[in-house]
Amino acid sequence: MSDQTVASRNLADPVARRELVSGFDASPGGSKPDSILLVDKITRQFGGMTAVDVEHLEVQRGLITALIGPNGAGKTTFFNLITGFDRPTSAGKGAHWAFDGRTLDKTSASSVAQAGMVRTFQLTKALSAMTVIENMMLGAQNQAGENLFKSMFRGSWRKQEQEIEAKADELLARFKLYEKKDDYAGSLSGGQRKLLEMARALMSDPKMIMLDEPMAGVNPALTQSLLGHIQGLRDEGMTVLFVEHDMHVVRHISDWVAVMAEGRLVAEGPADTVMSNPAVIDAYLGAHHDTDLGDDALLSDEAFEQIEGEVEAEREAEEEQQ
Ligand SMILES: Nc1ncnc2c1ncn2[C@@H]1O[C@H](COP(=O)(O)OP(=O)(O)OP(=O)(O)O)[C@@H](O)[C@H]1O
Repeated sequence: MSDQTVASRNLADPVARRELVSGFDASPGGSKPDSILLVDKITRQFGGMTAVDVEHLEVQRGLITALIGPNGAGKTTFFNLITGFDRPTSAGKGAHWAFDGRTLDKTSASSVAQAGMVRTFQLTKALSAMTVIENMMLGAQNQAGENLFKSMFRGSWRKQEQEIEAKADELLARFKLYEKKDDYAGSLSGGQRKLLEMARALMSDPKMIMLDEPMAGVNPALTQSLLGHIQGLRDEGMTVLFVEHDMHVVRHISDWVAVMAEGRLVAEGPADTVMSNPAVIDAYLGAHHDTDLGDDALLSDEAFEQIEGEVEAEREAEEEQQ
């Protein structure tokens, strides 16, 4: 499949997306027809412990890719490494990664953002003490960068600030936060915070948005709206890479899923295929037994029989006591 063919597909169409991913190489680290992110040989050790050891990973442009894995698998560390917030132990020893054709090996976090790869951040104490609009204006810093500095000298600072604020207003309206513009970010609900984190990241016009647990702490009423926003970004042509623990969410919105366990990439594929992959089930069950992989079909007949047996035994024990 040529890049041209990939580029001409309308990825807002689910049928076109399914057709596209059906042609992907589903082995861990498999190549993609139009990779926006390419990662090679990234390792990160903390003391003697290897937190990340990713040999190769490609992320397809224009799709929603989920990065999943049990607790401690290295997902957040991996996000930190590729966005320049941490440095690989393998830096200078084979580590290489590139975004949209631009090598990022020695790039600072702000340059990574300027290249178009932007991650969301949870609201820190300091950001919570700022208003919603102030948070948005901060999000624009990456975009303006040097230009903002230059414009201050050219005297066009005020005009640029007005443009940025107009953009912030537009995004706040889109995310239904406009009424909250002058409220402290700390006063927002869990779901509204997630919306603000996303809106702030969009201030810098990213090509790829990276979301770390976008659904954590979101009440059911806002879940649907958040999912809709994430899908909407993809439908407009943005690439989305997200880390999420809720497997129902992963199944619902991901076009492609990459799985990490013990620092390594262990599986890739469409959600349904990946979550029935024995290596993935083993990785989760090995880490914690109570994980809901989002599919009741994974419960085997034996498992059902065992549960039924336990319930029956409990009932009998209760009856005996009476
Ligand atoms: N700064 C650090 N110092 C020492 N060890 C660390 C540090 N950061 C992460 N680790 C360790 O690296 C491993 C990977 O952690 P990481 O947070 O990346 O995993 P994760 O997949 O994001 O987990 P979770 O899903 O629980 O957030 C863990 O064993 C963690 O304890």
